[in-house]
Amino acid sequence: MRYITAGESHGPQLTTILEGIPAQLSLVAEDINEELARRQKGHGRGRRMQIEKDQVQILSGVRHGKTLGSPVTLVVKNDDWTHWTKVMGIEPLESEQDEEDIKRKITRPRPGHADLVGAIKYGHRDMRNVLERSSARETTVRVAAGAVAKKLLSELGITVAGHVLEIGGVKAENISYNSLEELKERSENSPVRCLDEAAAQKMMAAIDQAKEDGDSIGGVVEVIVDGLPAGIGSYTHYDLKLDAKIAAAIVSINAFKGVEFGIGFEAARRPGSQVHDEIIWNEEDGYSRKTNNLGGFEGGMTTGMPIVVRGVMKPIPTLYKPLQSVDIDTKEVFEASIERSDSCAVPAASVVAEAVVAWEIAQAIVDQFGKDRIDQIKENIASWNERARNY
Ligand SMILES: Cc1cc2nc3c(=O)[nH]c(=O)nc-3n(C[C@H](O)[C@H](O)[C@H](O)COP(=O)(O)O)c2cc1C
Ligand SMILES: C=C(O[C@@H]1CC(C(=O)O)=C[C@@H](OP(=O)(O)O)[C@H]1O)C(=O)O
Repeated sequence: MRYITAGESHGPQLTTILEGIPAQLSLVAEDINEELARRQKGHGRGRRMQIEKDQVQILSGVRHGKTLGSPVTLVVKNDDWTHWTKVMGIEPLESEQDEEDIKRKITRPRPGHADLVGAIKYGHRDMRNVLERSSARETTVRVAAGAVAKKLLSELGITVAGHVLEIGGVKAENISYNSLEELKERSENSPVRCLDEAAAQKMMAAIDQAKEDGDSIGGVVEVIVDGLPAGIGSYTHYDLKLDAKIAAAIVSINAFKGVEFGIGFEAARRPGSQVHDEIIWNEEDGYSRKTNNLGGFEGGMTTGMPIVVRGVMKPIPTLYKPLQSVDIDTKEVFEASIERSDSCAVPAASVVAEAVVAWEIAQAIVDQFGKDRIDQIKENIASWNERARNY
């Protein structure tokens, strides 16, 4: 399975083409729209999210609600496009009047965004040519792709769920849950996707304060995947290690700067006896572990325990509060470039994190258990699990 995305933030639409989705998977637009709506929510989002009502169009690869095995094309229109038809026009500008009509060039890079380095790299004098594609608007179609992966995984009894652990230094303390279904419901009902209601209130206050101060804040999200067979991925080559692929996918999300599995960086401070997960076996369940400190991975392969992966998101770069930068035309120092912006997008990013993790796992499963049909994958996993249980 692979996918490509295309589209600018204020262009007409975002597109993704998914190749290698097995045939016979039930798929309707609503499966994807639910995930798109989840990504749009969350305290701290800016005005753009009031303009957009993300809805997918499935344009190929599905017939009468089932995948065909052929490439699946998904499109999400940008409702904001109607305000940008001139600025984002495809045709060359014809006259100076046209140039007058479109907005001023962007020559003042925002520290922390892709503006300056992207302009130097691609030779753009108008940094709109960078920000249009570096914008996290692109995560819309990554969530659409992830929704298809999640649908595939749910057919195989695999659940993916995410939530927010920390925003602006406020940490969730009480995050115990009995099942992933409960986790999903509780995070869905929280305006910041946090299981600890008291912490959620403090997180919202921190977001409001950051907004009032013209500042922004980041945080930490967690994704859990349950129902996995042991042995997905491989230790035999660096680019077959599934934990490495998931780490890359998390850090590929705009503004994500770090990743950890299980107890993560805490492992540096504990002796091995308090890190490695002791192995147990019984007739009914086969092999299992007493703990899950390593977050579901050994040797780049799933252990059969839930995958627990966290990612850290830095604060949003666009600030109303002045930060020093340099105008690339005049080389004059200036302070602050004011654009409409989110003040915190950590809750939305947790939905993106679920999507990218779901994609990597679905891809690894298809690689290992069969690429053609969903029923074949199911059969192969059932016999694999049986063999692993008695191994
Ligand atoms: C869901 C989401 C929403 C975001 N919204 C904004 C925003 O409104 N303004 C902004 O400057 N950056 C926003 N970002 C972050 C930038 O896209 C990101 O910092 C930029 O692409 C530079 O990439 P890097 O931070 O990974 O180096 C958002 C990120 C995510 C995941
Ligand atoms: C559009 C989305 O996020 C955008 C991500 C983003 C950025 O710089 O990453 C900047 C903002 O765009 P705009 O300047 O149009 O307000 C966000 O709204 C979205 O998440 O769908």
